[in-house]
Amino acid sequence: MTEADEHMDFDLEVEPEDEGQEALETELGDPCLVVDDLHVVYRVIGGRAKREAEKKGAEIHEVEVKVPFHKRLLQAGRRHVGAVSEVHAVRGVSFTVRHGESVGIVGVNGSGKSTMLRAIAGLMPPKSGSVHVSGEPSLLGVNAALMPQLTGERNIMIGGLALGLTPKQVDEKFDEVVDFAGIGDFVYLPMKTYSSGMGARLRFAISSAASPDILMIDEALATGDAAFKERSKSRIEDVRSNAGTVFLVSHSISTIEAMCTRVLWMHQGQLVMDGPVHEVADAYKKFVRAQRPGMGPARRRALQRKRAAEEAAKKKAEAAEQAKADA
Ligand SMILES: Nc1ncnc2c1ncn2[C@@H]1O[C@H](COP(=O)(O)OP(=O)(O)OP(=O)(O)O)[C@@H](O)[C@H]1O
Repeated sequence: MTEADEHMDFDLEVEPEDEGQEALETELGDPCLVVDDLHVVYRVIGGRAKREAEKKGAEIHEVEVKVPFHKRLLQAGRRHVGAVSEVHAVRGVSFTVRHGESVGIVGVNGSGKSTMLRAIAGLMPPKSGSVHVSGEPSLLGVNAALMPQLTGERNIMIGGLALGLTPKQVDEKFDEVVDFAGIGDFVYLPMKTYSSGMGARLRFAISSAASPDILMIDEALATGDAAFKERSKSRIEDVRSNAGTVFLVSHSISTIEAMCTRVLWMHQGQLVMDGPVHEVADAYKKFVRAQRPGMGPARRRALQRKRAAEEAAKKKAEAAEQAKADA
């Protein structure tokens, strides 16, 4: 497997449960989100972080940090921690989204998809430009409020409160959240004992329970089985039919095609295409195929083996999870 393949970690296969599925067209309302010339920059310290970002194709600048005289005096004799660099993760992105839209975001690894969602959710300050939102965006992960050392039960309460529900409303939704996440009695154990799939499913269940105005889902649907995906799809349709908006980042293009009406394609922090789902998905598929021109039978088999091993590991983890839940 080449490094290029690792950076092109997305799936052009049609997942069986996505076959023939299309997102419902709903009547669109007024704009609920305006992203205007958004730039987001990370500061990284030290050579290793810089190399990691470079490997992902990020645009990086060395930064000259002026340390005030009193700090230099205080720091005298301390270990040098390395140069500061800036990773320009989102570069001048602008778009408008209306109530009721379901927007997919595609792009190769490191193209800035997650960073943009974090900026829309208010978790990353923009370097310049602006994000105007009407309503409360809920990034899957309940705005990162969940705490691994606490039980799922406590986290449902904390996450629900973070999303603006009252304690009574959280209590009323408790069973529904647990059922949706499919975690059974695990809800009474600390979240750090959960598999990553269980954690992601619980976060999705909590963040969508509050019927948010803007629901943002970053790769969570990849962690569930077909039944979970089906439940998620109908939850997404519920949010949209209440005039909410959904953002979905996924490496599975068939999931995007099944659940979204519009797609934003990001590359190296910029928006390269924004349009109806099939138009952008087709262009993106062509781009992906063109990036892998030399994929002969041996590399294709290696990729298939990798997928099969991942699938087997996922099934094994699910079976173990089920066995624990049944015990
Ligand atoms: N915490 C961070 N500190 C420094 N650089 C970061 C950080 N998070 C992301 N980056 C860099 O910002 C750029 C955009 O990353 P981001 O995770 O937003 O891309 P992505 O499209 O979501 O990638 P993926 O598909 O792999 O999740 C990348 O170059 C990445 O290395």
